[in-house]
Amino acid sequence: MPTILGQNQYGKAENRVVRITRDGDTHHIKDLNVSVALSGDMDEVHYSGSNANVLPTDTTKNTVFAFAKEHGIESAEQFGIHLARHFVTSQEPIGTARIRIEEYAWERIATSDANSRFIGADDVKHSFVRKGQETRTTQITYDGQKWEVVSGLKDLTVMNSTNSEFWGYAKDRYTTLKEAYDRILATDVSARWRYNWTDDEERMPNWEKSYEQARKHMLQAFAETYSLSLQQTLYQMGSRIIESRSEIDEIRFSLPNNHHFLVDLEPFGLENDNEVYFAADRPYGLIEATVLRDGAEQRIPVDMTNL
Ligand SMILES: O=c1[nH]c(=O)c2[nH]c(=O)[nH]c2[nH]1
Repeated sequence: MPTILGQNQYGKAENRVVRITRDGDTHHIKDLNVSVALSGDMDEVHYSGSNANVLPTDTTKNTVFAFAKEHGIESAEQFGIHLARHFVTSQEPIGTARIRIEEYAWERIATSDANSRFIGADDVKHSFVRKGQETRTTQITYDGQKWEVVSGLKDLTVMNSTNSEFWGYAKDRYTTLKEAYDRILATDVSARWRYNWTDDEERMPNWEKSYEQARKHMLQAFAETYSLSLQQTLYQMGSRIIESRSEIDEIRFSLPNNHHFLVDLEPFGLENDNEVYFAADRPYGLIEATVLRDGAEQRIPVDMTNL
């Protein structure tokens, strides 16, 4: 034979596992991207197509999700060690397992004092914002007389691990979605808001403060809304900004619904009590709308939020 097989490995890459641990009302998130690569006595599958030594990549994926349930995720290292040991010790032909893990960090959203008096401080315990800075944006237009300032942000990733439902929707012969009474609600916020300041240079808004406050109100509304749909949450986020910031008259959102599907662990004899999720990246629902101060004109273009 003029050719021989060199180094080879196989496995399932980028298993997006989200593990929620409930400590009473306080939820903890572990959000990982786990890639499995196995190698060993795999000559035959390459040379002849015999799969006798091949543990399916599908099984390696299932193992990641099942281990998240059975053993929890204390740390990425502990989780990776556990997986690697499992593959090498349980499958004779597998000599080496390489587990790569990316971990995405989340911080808790602090809710507003005013609201936590009504709903109780407990409600802050399941709302998170992804660590790392969002991108702040602005667009200034000046025609020699009037100014138009539209500012905003993109890639502000947030998650509620409970207090989200979706049911009672229209159904047709293609509808298979199951009604959800306790789901994860997660999105990457893109928002643009228009300032009502047009000309008086003496009474210019404090742009830095306005940004900080708009961001804060948006996050708090996300955390404090008991959501029946992402559309409803969007409207609450927008109206909270309009109500608390007199310098802003219009805000437009583009919110992907970052779906988290409950993993079926029943084939492995495991119950999944809203603990282990598969974080899908596409396709995603895309919910977009403008929220206006009553009487204000709608001027932010429909597709501006994606720029
Ligand atoms: O909040 C939601 N809004 C929808 O319009 C929708 N559609 C869907 O399939 N899931 C969801 N979730």
